[in-house]
Amino acid sequence: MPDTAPTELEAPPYHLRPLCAQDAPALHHLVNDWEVVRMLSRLPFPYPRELADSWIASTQQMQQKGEGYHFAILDKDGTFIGCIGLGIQAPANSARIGMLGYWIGRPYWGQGIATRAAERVTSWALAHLEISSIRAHVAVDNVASARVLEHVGFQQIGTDKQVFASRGSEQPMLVFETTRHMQDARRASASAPTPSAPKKLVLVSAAALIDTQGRILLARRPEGKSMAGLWEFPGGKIETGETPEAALVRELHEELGLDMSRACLAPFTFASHSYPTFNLLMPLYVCRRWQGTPIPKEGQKLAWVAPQDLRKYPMPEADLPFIPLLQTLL
Ligand SMILES: Nc1nc2c([nH]c(=O)n2[C@H]2C[C@H](O)[C@@H](COP(=O)(O)OP(=O)(O)OP(=O)(O)O)O2)c(=O)[nH]1
Ligand SMILES: [Mg+2]
Repeated sequence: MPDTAPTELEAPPYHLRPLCAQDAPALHHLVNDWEVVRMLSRLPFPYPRELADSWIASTQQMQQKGEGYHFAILDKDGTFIGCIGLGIQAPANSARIGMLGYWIGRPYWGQGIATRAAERVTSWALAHLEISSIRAHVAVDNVASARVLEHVGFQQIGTDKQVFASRGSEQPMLVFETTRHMQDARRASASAPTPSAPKKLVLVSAAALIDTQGRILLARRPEGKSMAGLWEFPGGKIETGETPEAALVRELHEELGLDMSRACLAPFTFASHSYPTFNLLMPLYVCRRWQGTPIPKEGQKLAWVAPQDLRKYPMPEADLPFIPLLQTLL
């Protein structure tokens, strides 16, 4: 389900793209620097030139398998200035998480490049990789890197120890984490800094569209929206003066290009959930008849999901009680 196609990301004025074999000389030149390597747990010093080739090849394999996503950071002239990447950890019985790592060549320090790149990769990864959180381990003496993570909305959640190949000894580490809720709250406070305002009640109408095989349509919230990357029931906010049914007919047209009559919407249940920044009240309608084929009009990914597979799709917390009810219905 996660996207495995090679991705290029803009983080103006920087450009991130998958590492390629031609990056090896520039990568080696910048990383074979004690001040850089001493902060990276797995890299030896001196850093052999061949290791650059094998590392780049391994990042390409990780990407093909959906196990890791590593990018070259380039400036606006295409000059190689560092690396950033995420490895995916998928423990058997718990949620997938991304492990973030990055380094910037010493000539480019102090310009906010790591912050810009980490912000971009964090937003992209939460929206596309079906991970519940992103973590990063930072050596206790790597103050600059800890500051980058704090700027990007990470919080320290614990400590750890790791053997550093470069230093030949075990080093104390700080463990940082960010989640969708933390990123959404950070964005909300940047646009409207009123932390003590009472939570608003947000009214949303949503639909479980059911096809002839009894599968349900889910849409993955696109990057840029709150809760990006989670699978939801199509729908949206009820505007002033609208009925929930009219709002849903409008939203299903805007988001999926579908035409349907209000008469095809059967009230099924509702969600009432308190999120960190708002309270949600959301009627869920069931709908089996519409005109047209759903088209993702807002860059969202769509999936027709059998009821028994609903739990494989990470959903907003408010939606979780719907799953057993839909499984019983279908
Ligand atoms: N559509 C939908 N929204 C959900 C679900 N579960 C859930 O918590 N929500 C939350 C996410 C959002 O905070 C809110 C719906 O907002 P939305 O982003 O879909 O609203 P909208 O379509 O009107 O989009 P926008 O114009 O505000 O960007 O409800 C769900 O299953 N479907
Ligand atoms: Mg919507």
